[in-house]
Amino acid sequence: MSLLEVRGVRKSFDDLEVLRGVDLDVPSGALVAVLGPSGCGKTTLLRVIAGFERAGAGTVSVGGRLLTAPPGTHVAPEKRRIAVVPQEGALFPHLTVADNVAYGLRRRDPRRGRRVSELLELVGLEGYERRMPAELSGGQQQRVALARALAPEPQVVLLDEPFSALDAALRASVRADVRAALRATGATGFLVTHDQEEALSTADVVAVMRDGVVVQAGTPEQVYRAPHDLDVARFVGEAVVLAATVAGGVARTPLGELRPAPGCVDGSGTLVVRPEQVHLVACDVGVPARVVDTVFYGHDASVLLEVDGEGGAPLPVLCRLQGDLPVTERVGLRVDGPVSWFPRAS
Ligand SMILES: Nc1ncnc2c1ncn2[C@@H]1O[C@H](COP(=O)(O)OP(=O)(O)OP(=O)(O)O)[C@@H](O)[C@H]1O
Repeated sequence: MSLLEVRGVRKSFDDLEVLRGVDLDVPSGALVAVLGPSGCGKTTLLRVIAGFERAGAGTVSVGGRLLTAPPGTHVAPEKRRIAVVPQEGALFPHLTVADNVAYGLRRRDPRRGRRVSELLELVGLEGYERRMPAELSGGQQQRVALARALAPEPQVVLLDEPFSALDAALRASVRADVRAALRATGATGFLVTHDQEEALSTADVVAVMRDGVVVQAGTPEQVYRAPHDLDVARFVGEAVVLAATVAGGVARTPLGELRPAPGCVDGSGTLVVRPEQVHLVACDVGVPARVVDTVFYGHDASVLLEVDGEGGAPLPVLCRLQGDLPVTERVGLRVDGPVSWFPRAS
């Protein structure tokens, strides 16, 4: 069942309509990543849910409790049972870690000390009670910010690009710990990001926003493998995009015969192939291709190929490779599995 429900939310700043009817359902205990390009309205949506901004229309409710329903209903942010973790922790610099975490707890609560220790343990910082924020790394500060957010047992935790200031290796580990901490407490998470890899790897639900609306919400697999439209396909991962005509469920393309998912509509339109669907095979059995560049990442590698496209124009194709990098310039390629298909609207 949905815990967080957003229905038809609109928000304008003067003449600029930033949210144009946002609908979103987040199941209880799930983590949703709201993914979209800069300026599409992600942070504004977060601020409306937090109660920092008043919506012009629509509703926000949590656990069936109506929080926003203009013109009459606007529950104050501190009464929403919603916590916010901002981009950079925004810890109180003059308070110890323990006092930062305890900030949202009642002063006279006899369990205060124990609760702070529990929360610090949850975010992997047991024993850090007496440290000052300035003595912590960026990743540790974000963990403390999360512990502080979780302290008053919110129903929903809103995270606004909380990992953006961290370096890549740290980001992955803090991300995993944040996800584990949210799961352990049962809080429902709402993560704003413009990083598709972060959204796909961290969230239970990915909501792709564009121009003030959610264009698709689904599991990471659904959004990646069955994107709602070409822009979503391009936004959530690398793609080879081909103009094509499908007849009898098959398209003849410069990458060979490609098949969209069964039941697709024949006609002309656009096909999307993901790099991991492209496999290198012997020259004489695959589509002839030329290796243009290779990039080694350790666990795998990217190979940029070129095949002859329409009218002989070079068509770049990216593929992932485990094992040895090709040393030859000429290879063959084969595309496996159903490709995404967007017929042109007639
Ligand atoms: N308080 C405000 N007053 C006027 N315009 C605003 C205000 N807040 C946001 N905007 C505008 O609303 C639009 C959406 O901003 P928002 O911060 O929600 O986007 P975003 O998707 O979070 O972008 P980013 O990824 O860059 O943070 C932008 O054009 C921004 O300039």
